[in-house]
Amino acid sequence: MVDSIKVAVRLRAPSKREEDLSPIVQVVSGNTVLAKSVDQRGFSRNFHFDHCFSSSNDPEEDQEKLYDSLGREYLLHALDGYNTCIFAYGQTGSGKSHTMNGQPSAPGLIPRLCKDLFEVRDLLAPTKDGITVELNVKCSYLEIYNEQVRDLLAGQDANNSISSCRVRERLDRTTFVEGLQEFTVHTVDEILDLLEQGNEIRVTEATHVNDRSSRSHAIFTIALDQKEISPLGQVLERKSHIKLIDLAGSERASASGSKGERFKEGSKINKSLSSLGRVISMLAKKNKPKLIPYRDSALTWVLKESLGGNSKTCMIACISPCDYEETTSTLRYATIAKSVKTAAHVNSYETSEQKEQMELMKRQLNDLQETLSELKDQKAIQDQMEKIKLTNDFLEQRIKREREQTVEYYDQLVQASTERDQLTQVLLSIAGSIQNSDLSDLAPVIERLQTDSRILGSKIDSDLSFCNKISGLT
Ligand SMILES: Nc1ncnc2c1ncn2[C@@H]1O[C@H](COP(=O)(O)OP(=O)(O)OP(=O)(O)O)[C@@H](O)[C@H]1O
Repeated sequence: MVDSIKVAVRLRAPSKREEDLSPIVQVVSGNTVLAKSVDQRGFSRNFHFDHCFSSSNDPEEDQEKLYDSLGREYLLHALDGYNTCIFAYGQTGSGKSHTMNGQPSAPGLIPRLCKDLFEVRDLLAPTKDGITVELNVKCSYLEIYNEQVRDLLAGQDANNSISSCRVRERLDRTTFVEGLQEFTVHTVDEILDLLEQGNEIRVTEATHVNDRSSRSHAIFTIALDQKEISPLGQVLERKSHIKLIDLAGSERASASGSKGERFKEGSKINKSLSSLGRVISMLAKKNKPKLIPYRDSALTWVLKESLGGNSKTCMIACISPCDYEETTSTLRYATIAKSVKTAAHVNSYETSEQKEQMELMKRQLNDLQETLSELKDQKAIQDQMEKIKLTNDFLEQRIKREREQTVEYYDQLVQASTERDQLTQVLLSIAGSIQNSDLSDLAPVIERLQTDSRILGSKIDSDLSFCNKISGLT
């Protein structure tokens, strides 16, 4: 998804030092800032952004408004699986640390986001479809001081020095900080303790402009690892991170009164911010050059992905009300940043666990199909057996019936045979009497009767022997 860097401007109220100065900039609507010219010609210019925030008398309410309008949106993007980045940019003393960290009485965007994150985590009960969501949170905290990347959570050695790390490039051209420690956190208190621990170590000094000026760029990263587990055990994994960055402020040595070590720090800060400006200008071009000078500073090298790659990024340009040069420079810079495009995408992965689950399910499906076809075969055999049994029953009934009929027929035949024998005797005696008398006219009739009786007799005999054979009564 092609995204533009979202740009918000935050104007702080005049400080005590600025009480006698007249403001040259004002927020005229939710997305417009008016910068008044300070020269004789009196030209004013409107700058338009995604959000513009002014300051009220209630810092806590202002902080909440800023978080609700911006911070939560980027937390939700991260929970959706997008890498996100919010960085506060602006001149020294313009309110970057106030915006990102704030104070206990008016917490800034980072502590609010951490609190919100754990509140959301606690709400991740299984959904109605039985999907369980596991959210693991890790965090790391680094600063870039004098072009050195230092782990703010690694602790200090005996000489109070902080371990430094190298920025490396992966094969896919993204960069990472080698050796940076990541801590798994389970509660909002744990993550806020680590934030506090890092803030205490981070280099800050008093300057003419700011009593507690950050002398380093600080990057607090929250890594989210979410697993959605379906009731069947399928796992969908989403990995994302939220980079929350409080940049050191650009400064004019004359205004900040920097000398010695402070001057050296200031020039390193300005150098890395110039390099950030150059990268942003190049990325904002319609025909952006193939070679973007990310390697020019540790800051741009660490932020390579957040500025021009896979990230939804937001810049909060902090401005002071009375410094025309610095404020208009920040507004111009912010205007250029609006044109920078990034290519954020959801970082979801088919985990190997899920692949294994899929394989297992495929195997189970095959087994089930085989069992089903076996059952089908058994059913066919059963059906066949049933048919055979029915046929058998039918045949048995028929045989029984035929046997009964045969016995009945046999009895009739036996009786007929007896009657035949008796009749034959009668006929023979009649025939004898007739031969002795002269009833020769009856001779053919008698002969025919004798023949019929023989034919009938032999039929009865053959039927009897057939009956005996089939009924087994012999
Ligand atoms: N919006 C604001 N409302 C109230 N106070 C603010 C606001 N912005 C900044 N301040 C106050 O102004 C002072 C300077 O702010 P902050 O330290 O945040 O500036 P900074 O941009 O981080 O400066 P540096 O770059 O020097 O670190 C602090 O005392 C801070 O509390």
